[in-house]
Amino acid sequence: MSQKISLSRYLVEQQRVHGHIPSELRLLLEVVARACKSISHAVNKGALGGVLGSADSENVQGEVQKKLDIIANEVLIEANEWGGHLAAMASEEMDSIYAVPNRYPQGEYLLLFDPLDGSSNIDVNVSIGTIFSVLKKPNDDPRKVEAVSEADFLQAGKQQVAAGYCVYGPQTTLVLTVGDGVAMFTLDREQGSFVLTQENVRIPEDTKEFAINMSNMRHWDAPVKRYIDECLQGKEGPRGKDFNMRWIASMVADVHRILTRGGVFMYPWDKREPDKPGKLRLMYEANPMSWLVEQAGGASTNGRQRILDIQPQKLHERVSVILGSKNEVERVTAYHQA
Ligand SMILES: O=P(O)(O)OC[C@H]1O[C@](O)(COP(=O)(O)O)[C@@H](O)[C@@H]1O
Ligand SMILES: [Mg+2]
Ligand SMILES: [Mg+2]
Repeated sequence: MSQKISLSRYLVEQQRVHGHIPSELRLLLEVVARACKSISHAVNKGALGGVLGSADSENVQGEVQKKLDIIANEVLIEANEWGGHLAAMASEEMDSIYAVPNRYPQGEYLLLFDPLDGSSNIDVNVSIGTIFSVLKKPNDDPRKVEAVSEADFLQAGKQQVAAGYCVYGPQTTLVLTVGDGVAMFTLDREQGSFVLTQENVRIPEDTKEFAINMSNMRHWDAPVKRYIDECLQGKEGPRGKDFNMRWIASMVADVHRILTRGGVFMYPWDKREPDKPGKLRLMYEANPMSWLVEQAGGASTNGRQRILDIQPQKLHERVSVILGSKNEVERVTAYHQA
């Protein structure tokens, strides 16, 4: 790429040249990107900035919060509450929705986020990230300021109008879709801006790499056991090829690898908590990642159906996730139907 294209310019082109997004959504995404930049600075300071360690509190899902979970959540809320185009926000770290203060006309978008993904990696200096998803507030009538409710958020992932993540690793990279493929932007710290570094991201349809937390093997269901067992048999088994394994324990980093070189990522239902459909969150993790993966030519299911078709019943709903290279995801999904 000879000429540097900033995220702002890319978004302006998506709005004016391609007509893919309205100006309100463009501005909203710029605010989210600014918030990610400031989270990236906090992550980089680490122990020097006093951001490591636990916060002595629990979130709505009963998970112990890290200081950075809370800081990242506050940064996103503060940046967006006066952004002008949001009606409300929902976060993995908040019990219920956060309606932005009433104004006229009311904002038409809903923003959902996992402010800090991969919390167990914060203190050990391994890649972490922020995942976000944007929905339109249903039945919006700009002349009417009406209360936003949790029910407004309960839309299937296929209704998303933008989705992305920012991974804080050796580089800080923001990955975005507005329904026109996937683009990656790397933070240029000297310029202070995100610069387009890859467009039309494509996930290879086949792969020899899987990502799953193997320590849970004894708790898995038969189709997942069968798939992994066949991978582990390598060249001598039914797949006729050797597989490699990676598990970073930050979904953002695992998905980033898959968008970069292919692979299949799984966090399936398991017997430890049989009443929970899975560990990952549908609205803050699975939906945005599934849309990105599909936009890059991959696939994403819960083993039985396309994740983007799931009608959520509650804000903090969990889901089983199988995503990445198309042919592998279709194989695992077929094993669930066999
Ligand atoms: O520690 P485990 O069970 O392998 O789980 C790892 C998974 O949990 C998560 O960290 C959950 O995200 P949070 O850190 O936002 O709670 C995923 O990013 C990751 O894929
Ligand atoms: Mg997460
Ligand atoms: Mg989180």
